Amino acid sequence: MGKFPAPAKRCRSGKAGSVVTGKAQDRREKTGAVLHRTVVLVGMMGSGKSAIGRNLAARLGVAFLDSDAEIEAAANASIAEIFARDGEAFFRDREAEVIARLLKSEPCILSTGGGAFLAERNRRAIAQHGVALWLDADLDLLWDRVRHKDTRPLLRTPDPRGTLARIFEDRAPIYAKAGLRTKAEPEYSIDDMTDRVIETLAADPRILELADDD
Ligand SMILES: Nc1ncnc2c1ncn2[C@@H]1O[C@H](COP(=O)(O)OP(=O)(O)O)[C@@H](O)[C@H]1O
Ligand SMILES: O=C(O)C1=C[C@@H](OP(=O)(O)O)[C@@H](O)[C@H](O)C1
Ligand SMILES: [Mg+2]
Repeated sequence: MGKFPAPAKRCRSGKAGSVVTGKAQDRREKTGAVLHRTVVLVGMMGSGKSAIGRNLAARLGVAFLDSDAEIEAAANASIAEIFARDGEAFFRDREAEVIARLLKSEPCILSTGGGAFLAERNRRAIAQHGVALWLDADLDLLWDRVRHKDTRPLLRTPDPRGTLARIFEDRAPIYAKAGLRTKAEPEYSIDDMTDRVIETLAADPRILELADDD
């Protein structure tokens, strides 16, 4: 299947008369897309926030930021080390600081850690400066993606699948507060899922405009 941005049939109407200048104009010329709001990817561990976020940013020609990566770089330690050494509450405070800071950038793709959207302070900041998009994957798919990695401290329990299931159940109603949602399917490649996300974003030209193919 063809890759966004580019296809003429996917262009949005409603952008007539919108003025695009400077960097945004350069970006439209290079990628055929103009992102107007920072897109904050939220969802469970393994839903693909980091992998899809990186690919999405490259496709749209905007910066990719990942709050976990920023925290790790600032602390010069892995997420697991930070949890073990300083505790989860410390991590959550750093996470809120980093998200508030990154939201001040020009429109970009910001992938968060799976717990970030639970905090009211983060949801408020995200709504103010960007738009939240929930990568909605079901439990079997999540488990399939996280089971081989031991980088997620919350899953270091005697029954990690059961833990993931409980976390999923608790959090799903909160992720559902995100303004946008894209459903993940096991048969999607990273590019396929990125296409779905771009479709979701381009449904609102105030978020993403795709250029006409002429
Ligand atoms: N279609 C897909 N969408 C998202 N991730 C995928 C897909 N197919 C395979 N993966 C892999 O699943 C994992 C998802 O993990 P990650 O991106 O770290 O998620 P998160 O940041 O939400 O925890 C990555 O290793 C990614 O390469
Ligand atoms: O769900 C969570 O609470 C967490 C998810 C992780 O990020 P990913 O969702 O990118 O794996 C990371 O922030 C930390 O291990 C806590
Ligand atoms: Mg991640």
